[in-house]
Amino acid sequence: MKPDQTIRMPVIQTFDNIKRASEDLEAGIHKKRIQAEPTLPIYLKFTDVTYKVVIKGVTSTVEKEILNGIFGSVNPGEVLALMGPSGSGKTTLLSLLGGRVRGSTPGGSITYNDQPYSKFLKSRIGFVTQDDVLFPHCKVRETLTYAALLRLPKTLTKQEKEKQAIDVIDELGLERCQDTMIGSSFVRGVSGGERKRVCIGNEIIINPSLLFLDEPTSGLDSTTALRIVQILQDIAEGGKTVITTIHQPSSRLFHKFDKLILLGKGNLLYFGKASEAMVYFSSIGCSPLIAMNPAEFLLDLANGNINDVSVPSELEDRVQMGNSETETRNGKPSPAAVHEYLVGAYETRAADNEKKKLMIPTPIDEELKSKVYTSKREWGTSWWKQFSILFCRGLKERRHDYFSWLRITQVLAIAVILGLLWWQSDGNSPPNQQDQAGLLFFIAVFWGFFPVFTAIFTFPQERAMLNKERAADMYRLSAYFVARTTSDLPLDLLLPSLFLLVVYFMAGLRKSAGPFFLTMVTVFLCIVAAQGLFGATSCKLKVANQKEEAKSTF
Ligand SMILES: Nc1ncnc2c1ncn2[C@@H]1O[C@H](COP(=O)(O)OP(=O)(O)OP(=O)(O)O)[C@@H](O)[C@H]1O
Repeated sequence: MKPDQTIRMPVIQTFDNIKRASEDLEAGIHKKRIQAEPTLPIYLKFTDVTYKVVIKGVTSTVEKEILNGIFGSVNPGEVLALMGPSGSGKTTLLSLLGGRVRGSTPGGSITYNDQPYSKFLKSRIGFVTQDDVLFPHCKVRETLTYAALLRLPKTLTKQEKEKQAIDVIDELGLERCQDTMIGSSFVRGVSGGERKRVCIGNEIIINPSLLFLDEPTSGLDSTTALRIVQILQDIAEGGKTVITTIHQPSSRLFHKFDKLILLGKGNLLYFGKASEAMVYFSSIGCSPLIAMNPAEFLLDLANGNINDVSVPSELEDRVQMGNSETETRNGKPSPAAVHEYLVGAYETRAADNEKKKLMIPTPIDEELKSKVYTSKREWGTSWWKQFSILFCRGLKERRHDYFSWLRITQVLAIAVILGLLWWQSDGNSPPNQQDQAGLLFFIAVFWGFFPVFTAIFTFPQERAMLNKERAADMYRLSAYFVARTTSDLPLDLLLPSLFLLVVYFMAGLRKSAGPFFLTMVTVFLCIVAAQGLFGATSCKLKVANQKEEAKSTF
């Protein structure tokens, strides 16, 4: 799709016309046509983006500048790569562009079809985070099916949504591992590359207009990385706008990007076509002296390392002037001097030209612009369906934790100890009745706190998932709260029942059946209350996050 092509009509999603073809000979795998169906085109532009955070110390408060005057644009059909050394601000910029920044308010302007960010965009944006946030015990197919059921529009039937999940599995080449668990550091599951593809699948399943990816190739071998970038290119070819951060791409990978932003310490060192980056740097006097991967060369420059790179005469002059701050021990310009030179060179030689291009209005009609600006949220499915899907998913995921041998042994061991301490206690005489009352009190207190502690420890694991899914408007918070609270109950009640059964027979509580059953009811109520408390806490934290998010989103 050409950037200057005028688009007249918004295209409606149909989700049934994905075409598969061509072979990816390069990566040696069968490649299909990814997400070829039409979508709402989104032109993303950003100018003078600045971002600062306030770091509160014990004695003082410091303001740290993370991004300074970043600009750029990316059109449907293009892949924009954000490159730079570690800590240069790639993730921050990506999060700002994807409307996912919390905390301080960013400066500058970010527009989508010339309109500011709106809630409507949440359902049109796919965001693949750096960390793979997935449920470890869910299988690949289950993970994608749940995403399809929750995120795809109401107009599709359940079967169509499930088919869409299977299509995505085919498209991403995940057929072989579709019945494998995702896994975690404790549970063996799919490989790192497969997990990354599941994360991408989770996002492309909605056929997003804008796809953001934070280091999708980190930790992968070059063939798998190439395959992932090839997938991104295919997605972009379907009319989507793709923005990805990337650490150290191979030269083959580098040439697959349409546009490039090179960052250094939060400043812009280059924005433009990736294929023209080397020409630009040679025009400012920086060229590799030996054959080098362009990405490696650019990262070296952004780090201020100019070994095996020609030194621009302007920089050399500064060194010869004998300024110790700009010179290293071997007589070469210091990294700080190189950085300063690169920032200045881009500002004076290229920035104005690029900024002028950004001022040109996006060539799309008003209908498309206004569509982006609607503040109406679009839920994929009704409240009840959200609840039932989340209920089933919760039940499936957490049964592994609940029925771990460690937990069963823990509960049974405590039951046996109690049974031995109160072994066949006779509840006929008043002192013994007091004894049994003590036991019943202990049981109620134990089961009042046990689920609370469980909830406290499981919450941090779920929080990342809740944040990720709510950021994409996958479901309502109330549906999550009710499903989370109720899906734990059947599991929560099984272990206490086992526990109580053991204590009942060992401690000879048959004679005090009345108080015993009263205790059971109390135990179950305690568990319900603990679950409710957990849900309320999670919702409170989530709402607090959302308030922060609302403050910082512009
Ligand atoms: N909320 C924050 N508070 C303090 N410092 C922050 C905050 N957010 C980002 N930073 C700092 O801003 C800088 C840029 O961070 P960012 O994560 O964007 O870098 P990056 O280029 O994505 O790095 P990497 O490639 O290692 O992921 C880092 O020095 C980071 O420590």
